[in-house]
Amino acid sequence: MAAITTATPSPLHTFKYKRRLIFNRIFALLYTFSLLSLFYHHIQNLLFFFPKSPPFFISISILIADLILTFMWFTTQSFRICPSIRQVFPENLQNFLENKNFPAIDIFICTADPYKEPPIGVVNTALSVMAYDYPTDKISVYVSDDGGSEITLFGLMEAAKFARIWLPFCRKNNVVDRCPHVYFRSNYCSNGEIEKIKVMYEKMRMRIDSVLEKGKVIEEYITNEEERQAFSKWAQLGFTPQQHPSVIQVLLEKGKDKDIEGHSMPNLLYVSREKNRASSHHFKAGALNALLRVSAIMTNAPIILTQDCDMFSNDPLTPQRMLCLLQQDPSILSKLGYIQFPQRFGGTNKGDIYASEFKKLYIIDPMGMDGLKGGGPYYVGSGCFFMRRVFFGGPSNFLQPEIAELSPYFAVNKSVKCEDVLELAHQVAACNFEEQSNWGSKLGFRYGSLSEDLHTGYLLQCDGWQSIFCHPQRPAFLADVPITLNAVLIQNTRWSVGQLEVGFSKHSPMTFGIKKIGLLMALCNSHYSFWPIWFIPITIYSCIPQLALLNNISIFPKVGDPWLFLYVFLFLGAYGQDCADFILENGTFERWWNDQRMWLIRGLSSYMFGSIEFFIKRLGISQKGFTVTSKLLDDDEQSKRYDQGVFEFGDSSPMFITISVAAIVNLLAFIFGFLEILRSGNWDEIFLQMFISGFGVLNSLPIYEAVFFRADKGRMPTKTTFISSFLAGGLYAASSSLLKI
Ligand SMILES: O=c1ccn([C@@H]2O[C@H](COP(=O)(O)OP(=O)(O)O[C@H]3O[C@H](CO)[C@@H](O)[C@H](O)[C@H]3O)[C@@H](O)[C@H]2O)c(=O)[nH]1
Ligand SMILES: [Mn+2]
Repeated sequence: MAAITTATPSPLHTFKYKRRLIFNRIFALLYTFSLLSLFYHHIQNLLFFFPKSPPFFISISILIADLILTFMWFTTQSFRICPSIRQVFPENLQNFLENKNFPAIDIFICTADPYKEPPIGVVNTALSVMAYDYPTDKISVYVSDDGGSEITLFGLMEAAKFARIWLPFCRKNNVVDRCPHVYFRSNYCSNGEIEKIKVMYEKMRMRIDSVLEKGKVIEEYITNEEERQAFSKWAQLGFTPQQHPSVIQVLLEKGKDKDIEGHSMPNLLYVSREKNRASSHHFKAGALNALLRVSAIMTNAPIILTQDCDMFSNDPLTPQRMLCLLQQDPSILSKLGYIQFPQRFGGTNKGDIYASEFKKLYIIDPMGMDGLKGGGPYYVGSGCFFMRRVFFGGPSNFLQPEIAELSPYFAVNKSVKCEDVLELAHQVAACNFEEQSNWGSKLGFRYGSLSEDLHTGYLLQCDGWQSIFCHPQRPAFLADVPITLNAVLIQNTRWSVGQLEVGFSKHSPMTFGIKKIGLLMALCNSHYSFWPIWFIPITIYSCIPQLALLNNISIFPKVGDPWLFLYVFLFLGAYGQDCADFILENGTFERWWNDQRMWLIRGLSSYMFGSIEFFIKRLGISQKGFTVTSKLLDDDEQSKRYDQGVFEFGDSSPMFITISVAAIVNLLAFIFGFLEILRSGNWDEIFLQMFISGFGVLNSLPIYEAVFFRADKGRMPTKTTFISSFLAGGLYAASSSLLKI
């Protein structure tokens, strides 16, 4: 590939640092001095026992909280030191690269459970990527079905048929929404042809949904012998999602299968790797590694796009945007491991009440990492174009896989339907293929963490690979979000376990990482590997100052004391900068407010429960796996409440208890403090505690509403309210007896 710099007259891409970089650095310096003063103040308090010093256990908990907040703040600075922005110009691509020279791409779509991830969603994702503005004979779509379900296979067979009409239609009309579900819900200009295609789509959807409802493929939907044979595998004795042989089905073959206009179709393959109860399957990472091998045997494209089944393509030009970024100086290209597009979400309500957008995680922080020299964003599991070579050792340290056919340098020249190709593909999808091998440790996606994305991206960087973040204005990929608080918290608990598994692994970014990828990149990765420990300061600050207040103990500097300014500056500084970062990235104040609220809520639930789960797992007591997030949106009442921005507490969850306890304690403290001020007129000593409790109360408004004022099904379960009140009372009793000692 030609070396092209960004200085050419019609560039393919540009890169620049954001202007706020200077402000960020000055502010970081100022904040560092303030933090040092804070710890000076802490030490004074602890060592010199001023007559008015708070009780020891309070001082020590606040010190611990502040130390952890400082650690997290410190890691955050690595994202803020070089924030950058890239632009790509696919309209200039033709000047540099002809269509016929575009590299082939293998697209991996993962699904794991037809009942949590409806097959019609998988079908839409597959169709949206098959319809990319890219030479069809260079695209191969592999769907990995960890649910081992004939329903998913049936869905894809239907997709293969519908694609013959859908692909030429999109091409001819230059359709932008190439996900049919999205297109038919949009304001398209209707005409006879479109209506006909819409009817076909609807009929397909109904067939797939009816198969899902019945739980199996019925005779009348099977149209030929090949299909019958494929489904006969499910009739084999003992075929279950957890125990079955590998199933690989070629649904479309490029060059052979044509659309209704006679153009070649892309390859479309269904792959369900072998499963048995005796071997561990490593969840999504295992599925991706099986696909890596199967695709190596069948097409071996140099570029791989990984996709979750609920993340459909929202921009047909995405692969061309990726190609723009591939036209780099050879010295950069030789180390370029992957190009990550952000995960973005279409289904959030106006205020994004559950902060599902994760603007920092998916957009702001990757932009910060993209600016770091020799670094680049982490991998987020979906919407990422990898160079196949990265899965086989570092840039200057090629690791040969066990058979030559798996090597990224092996040229495939046989048809995907060729018998020996299919036979070998089945072999490499078998459970025992990975036994005693480097798969998951040195080859492929890495095992050992439920957040295989963070883990793999980080370890690839440790191997010497760099990455690029591409954040076009039109989202490249879009997904729906979970619409109940419980689903959100369960998802975040799983992430927390996975993140700590990276943080406390032998390859921890704080030890191994610092040596391999440098301080700044290691800090970025540490931030997310130790993410769940936010729970410690959040829990301390949402209980201790309040319990002290309830016991008439003042723990912070009083109004008039210069130390108070320090606290005010630290609070406003951190919150203000977070808010500014959020709003400058096309956020609104309302969304930011909800984002910080969810951070507190997650701190008291997912992060706390995830951390506990991680330690239990470490002790070997439990072996909880990957709970797939439900993508069902068909509870109308829940959807309606979500659209109105109302919290959903309907299903009872132990995580609601901790959140409610904190809400109750804050409310009691605030009311008590208020009455105390009325009674004694003395407010300057408890000002900061009143402020913190008031802030807690403000953040807990949806919880009080769910406890006291709602009658709908999404209200707080009475049992949860009861237990939480009891625990809040217990906490108060414990604190007052402790403080009397
Ligand atoms: O045993 C499994 C479990 C999951 N999956 C797939 O993994 C993907 C992600 O699962 P999901 O339940 O949607 O989890 P999320 O929390 O929404 O996913 C985020 O977090 C995951 C790591 O925890 C990343 O893999 C994802 O890319 C990222 O979007 C889905 O396509 C699943 O089908 C498998 O293929 N096999
Ligand atoms: Mn998901």
